[in-house]
Amino acid sequence: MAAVDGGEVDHLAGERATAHFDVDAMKVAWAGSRHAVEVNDRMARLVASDPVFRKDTRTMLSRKELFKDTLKKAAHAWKRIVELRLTEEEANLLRLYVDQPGYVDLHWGMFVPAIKGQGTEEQQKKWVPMAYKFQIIGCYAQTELGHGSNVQGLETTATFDPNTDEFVVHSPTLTSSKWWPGGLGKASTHAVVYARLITQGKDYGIHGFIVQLRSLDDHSPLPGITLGDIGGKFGSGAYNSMDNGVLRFDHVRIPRDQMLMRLSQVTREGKYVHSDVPKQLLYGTMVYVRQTIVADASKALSRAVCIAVRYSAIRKQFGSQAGGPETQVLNYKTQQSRLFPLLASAYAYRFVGEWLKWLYTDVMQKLEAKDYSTLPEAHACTAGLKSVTTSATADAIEECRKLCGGHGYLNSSGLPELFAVYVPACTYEGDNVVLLLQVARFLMKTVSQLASGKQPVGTTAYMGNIQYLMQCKSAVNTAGDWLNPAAIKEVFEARALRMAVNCAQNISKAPSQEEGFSELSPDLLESAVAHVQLIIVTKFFEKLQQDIIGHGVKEQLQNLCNIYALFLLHKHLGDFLSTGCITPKQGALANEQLGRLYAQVRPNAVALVDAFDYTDHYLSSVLGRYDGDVYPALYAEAWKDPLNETVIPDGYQEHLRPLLKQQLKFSRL
Ligand SMILES: CC/C=C\C/C=C\C/C=C\C/C=C\CC/C=C/C(=O)SCCNC(=O)CCNC(=O)[C@H](O)C(C)(C)COP(=O)(O)OP(=O)(O)OC[C@H]1O[C@@H](n2cnc3c(N)ncnc32)[C@H](O)[C@@H]1OP(=O)(O)O
Ligand SMILES: Cc1cc2nc3c(=O)[nH]c(=O)nc-3n(C[C@H](O)[C@H](O)[C@H](O)COP(=O)(O)OP(=O)(O)OC[C@H]3O[C@@H](n4cnc5c(N)ncnc54)[C@H](O)[C@@H]3O)c2cc1C
Repeated sequence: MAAVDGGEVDHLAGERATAHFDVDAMKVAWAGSRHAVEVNDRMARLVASDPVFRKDTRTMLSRKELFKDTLKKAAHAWKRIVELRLTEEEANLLRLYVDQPGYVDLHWGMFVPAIKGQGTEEQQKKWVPMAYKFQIIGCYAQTELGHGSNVQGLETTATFDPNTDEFVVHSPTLTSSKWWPGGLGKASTHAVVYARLITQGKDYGIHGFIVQLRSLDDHSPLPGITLGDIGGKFGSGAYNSMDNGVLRFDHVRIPRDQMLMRLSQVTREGKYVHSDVPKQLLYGTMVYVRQTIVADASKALSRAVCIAVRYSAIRKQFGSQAGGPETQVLNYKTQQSRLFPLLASAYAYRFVGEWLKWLYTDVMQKLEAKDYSTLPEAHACTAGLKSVTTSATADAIEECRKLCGGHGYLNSSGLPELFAVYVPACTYEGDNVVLLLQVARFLMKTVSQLASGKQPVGTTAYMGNIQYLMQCKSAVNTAGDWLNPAAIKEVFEARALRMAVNCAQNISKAPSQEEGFSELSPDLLESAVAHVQLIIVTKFFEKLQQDIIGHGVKEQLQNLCNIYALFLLHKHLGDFLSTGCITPKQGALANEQLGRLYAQVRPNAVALVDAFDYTDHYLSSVLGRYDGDVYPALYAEAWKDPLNETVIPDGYQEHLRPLLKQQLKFSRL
């Protein structure tokens, strides 16, 4: 059943009738299983039907009201989770559909995973049950005023005092103030704090510590701790529901056993002991969250695309001949060429997110068995995919706003808030440029190892085919040839490899590896993007090899996959041409094929966004309503604005009336 929260007439029924595929089966392909469709649907409706979770006036609330509303929603969500005895899967979905960033995201998303990943079994036994029962609320306090990207540059210290068996946590400078952690400002009672571990006079670098921040009796900050919110952020509503915070320590003492000791330990005597594991495992929580951010990208993008597609089918402009109907803006080829690649990207990110989740689980199992060989690839894949999908999604949400014309600029379209809430994903959990440079570093290492005969594996396996890929020429002759997955894969592999090899060759000409890397960094970014795009295209093709059930579903996904790949080829034509992977003629044929694919998507567009199965509550957009009844909703929404509470505005007497009644003493006329 479609996701309508109300409404009698389906203005999009005609659009829905033209679909060439089974929408319910597509919902299963999108969600991953019939069970996933059912549980998503149930949790989304539970939230949509509960008045506490209303959010239609959220952008009009003051910061204080918004924060209090967030606390209320979080507490109510928890109450429902307990009352209904929801499973962890159901609870996570319920929170997702509540759709208001808040301290709970960091509590469940980073604090608990950090303890699980970096705490000993004993520490997990002590802290995780308290966190699971919300007897404590936690956040992830890593970033400081002076350093975010450069984790090794953090300044907070945790100095071991063997006399008392404690660490003394201290903020030695203003720039060492913790700055940004979500949930820290007002809600958290505890934090996982990252600080330089100093023992026996030696600095052992960054380690994690559990620190209590606030009293569990009255919530006041504990002695030696200064806490607050860092202030308002971009946009109305949006991420302002989150209390991103500042934290300073003045020689705060914590017991030794609150150092997270799974990877390394400090003994009672103060001896530092590092287990036989890569020290990068300290960054494990970030790898975990980056992986979830890729899945979130498809969620945010599909949401924006759903709004833009539905509204484009309703909105009409021009084309009226002698009183005849005007043209739906979705019929304009320009609208299609801007919108359908975003629709295809939403599906592409959904499937690559699914794959990344699998990769992450696989790597975790290997780590448990002390096999660390796949760690570098896991880091490169999570960093690269986080970077590429979030940057493209942020741009796409803004493009969807423009695709909705003037009405897209209204808060009631849902798009400004979605953009404002989403765009920091390009920065948090690792600035996207910094992360792409990590991918580039991994690629340069892989290329340098090719010479020694080491066979690359996993997502870099294609590089092993270097002899062929460095000189192959695409055999595409007609536009239709671009529908062959092998033809697409070959040019994406050749482009990625040639760009990486070019960078490696140019770096080798520099006085040092470091200087070369720095000088070439803009090219290295593009090389990393080419590699990541190849991963996304490949994973989409692999998805198509799986058993996909339902009338017409596979055909639609094939079209979307081809659109995604050929759109990238068109957008990055310069890369493909300059590396000699294709000729200008082949580039033009790809574009010709793209146009044909858009025509095939057109009758299916509304049904393809219906398959996301979003409720009107979750979409939170008068333009994206399931029933397409846009104009009455837009009109009604305007009257909810506080400015319309009175006919004569506040300020009229002081500032408008005197102006209008002034006696002109001079005139230019
Ligand atoms: C209306 C809308 C409603 C709802 C929305 C709801 C909610 C919103 C949802 C979610 C919000 C979620 C999250 C927001 C919270 C954000 C939290 C944060 O931001 S936490 C802070 C994150 N900080 C970072 O990411 C910092 C980035 N920096 C780094 O990771 C490192 O400093 C960096 C990797 C850049 C460099 O590290 P460094 O130690 O200096 O290493 P170096 O470059 O020298 O590399 C050494 C060696 O290590 C390898 N390596 C690096 N990192 C990793 C890793 N993670 N895993 C494995 N290996 C790693 C690196 O490749 C290198 O290897 P080689 O020596 O080359 O082999
Ligand atoms: C909404 C939001 C929520 C957050 N939540 C948390 C949280 O819960 N916990 C937490 O600990 N942190 C959190 N953060 C902090 C976040 O992780 C950092 O802001 C992020 O890692 C970027 O670091 P930075 O701010 O130091 O940026 P900077 O590194 O100062 O970036 C500034 C510019 O410098 C460039 N740059 C930096 N280094 C390099 C380089 N080596 N090469 C080339 N260019 C470079 C960047 O690309 C960027 O353009 C949050 C941030 C935001 C915005």
